[in-house]
Amino acid sequence: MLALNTNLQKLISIAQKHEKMGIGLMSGTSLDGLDIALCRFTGNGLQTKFSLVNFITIPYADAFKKEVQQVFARKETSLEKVCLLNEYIGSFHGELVLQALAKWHINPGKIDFIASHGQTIYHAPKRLHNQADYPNATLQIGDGDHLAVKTGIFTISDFRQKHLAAGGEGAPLALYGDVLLGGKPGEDRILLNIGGIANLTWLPADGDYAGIVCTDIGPGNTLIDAASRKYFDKPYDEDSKIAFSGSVNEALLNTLLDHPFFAESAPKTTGPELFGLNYVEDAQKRSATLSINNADLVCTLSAFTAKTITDFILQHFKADDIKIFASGGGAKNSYMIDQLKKAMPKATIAETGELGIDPDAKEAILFALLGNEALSGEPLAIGGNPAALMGKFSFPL
Ligand SMILES: Nc1ncnc2c1ncn2[C@@H]1O[C@H](COP(=O)(O)OP(=O)(O)OP(=O)(O)O)[C@@H](O)[C@H]1O
Ligand SMILES: CC(=O)N[C@H]1[C@@H]2OC[C@@H](O2)[C@@H](O)[C@@H]1O[C@H](C)C(=O)O
Repeated sequence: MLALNTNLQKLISIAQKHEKMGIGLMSGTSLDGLDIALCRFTGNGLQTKFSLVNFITIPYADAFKKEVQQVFARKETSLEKVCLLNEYIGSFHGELVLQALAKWHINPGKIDFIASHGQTIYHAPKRLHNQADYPNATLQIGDGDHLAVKTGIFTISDFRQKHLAAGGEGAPLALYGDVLLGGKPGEDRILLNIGGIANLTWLPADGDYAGIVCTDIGPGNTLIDAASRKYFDKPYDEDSKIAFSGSVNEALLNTLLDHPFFAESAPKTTGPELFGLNYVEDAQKRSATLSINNADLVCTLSAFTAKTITDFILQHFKADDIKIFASGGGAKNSYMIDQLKKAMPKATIAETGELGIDPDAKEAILFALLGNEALSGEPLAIGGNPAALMGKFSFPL
């Protein structure tokens, strides 16, 4: 019998280590920057113990954002640009990992693996593309081989494809980490992430995996960010200053809420492909509100986003004394959090920090955890979600 080659030998020795140092990378739909979470793991599955050793978000320069925006969530774009960005982002993310490690005075040789989400550029579940002969689809770019070669660190990437292949929509993958890190027997909990798109995981008190729900809800910050960019030349509505300066236009709000996605049963996924400025302009036309002022528009979009979240929670779970743990940049949007508190006065709304999960780092931690599972876990069956180990392996050489 031939011996295993060096890559496979090394991979097996990493998989068998009791304690692993893994870096999770998340570049979300908000395109604000690369989240880098260095985690220490012991065990796997329900025995997983993790600690966050270091975390940084390295903001993207405007020039880079503009490049990605040329292809992001666009039905038609330059295929050449997609091809170039796939390589560029892999290599660029590798450089950012090296920068973070240098800042933390950590030798790359001490890291066992990188788990990289990549950059979503198009998300097309069947419910969106509506083409009977095509399956659910999603595309993340930033090739893992570039990360592995640039950093010398074994890399796991492209997690969403296995989820699709096993029957899912490719998202939300938060489910697996939320269940392993966020559940508490005897307590109904919602882990709510308000990123570009808002999603949640419902963890019932009885701990029954069949009752767990993890789904996208609708827009998170994406519409507020887009309107802030277009009408105020600001990347987002910092501390909700614009929303607080405007008022809600009820006609527009009701028209925005009038979309079949909100009535579809969970789990379901969406993205800026549907919830973009075109969606808003169309609703403005339908409600004859094209001439409302810009602050009222941002305020109405913030109210819309908050209402889709509260409507979903109130319709699906008993929200009386429920505990909600929020994460993502939208948890800092005080206008939206105020709306959530008003609509669900008996619920407790805290941040995932109370669970020992830094709310800004949460998604990057979840990908590090998926990497840990890919190495030493077993597929986890939760409700009707695909039981699959996700991620593709890339070796430095
Ligand atoms: N102080 C603040 N006030 C209001 N909004 C904020 C604040 N800080 C961050 N945000 C919002 O959070 C966004 C970034 O959120 P986050 O990093 O969670 O998104 P993401 O990871 O790209 O999203 P996704 O989970 O959809 O992939 C910003 O674009 C902004 O809308
Ligand atoms: C296709 C894609 O990138 N989806 C993201 C996006 O951002 C939030 C929401 O939409 C979620 O479904 C998902 O990310 C998180 C990390 C997830 O998979 O759980």
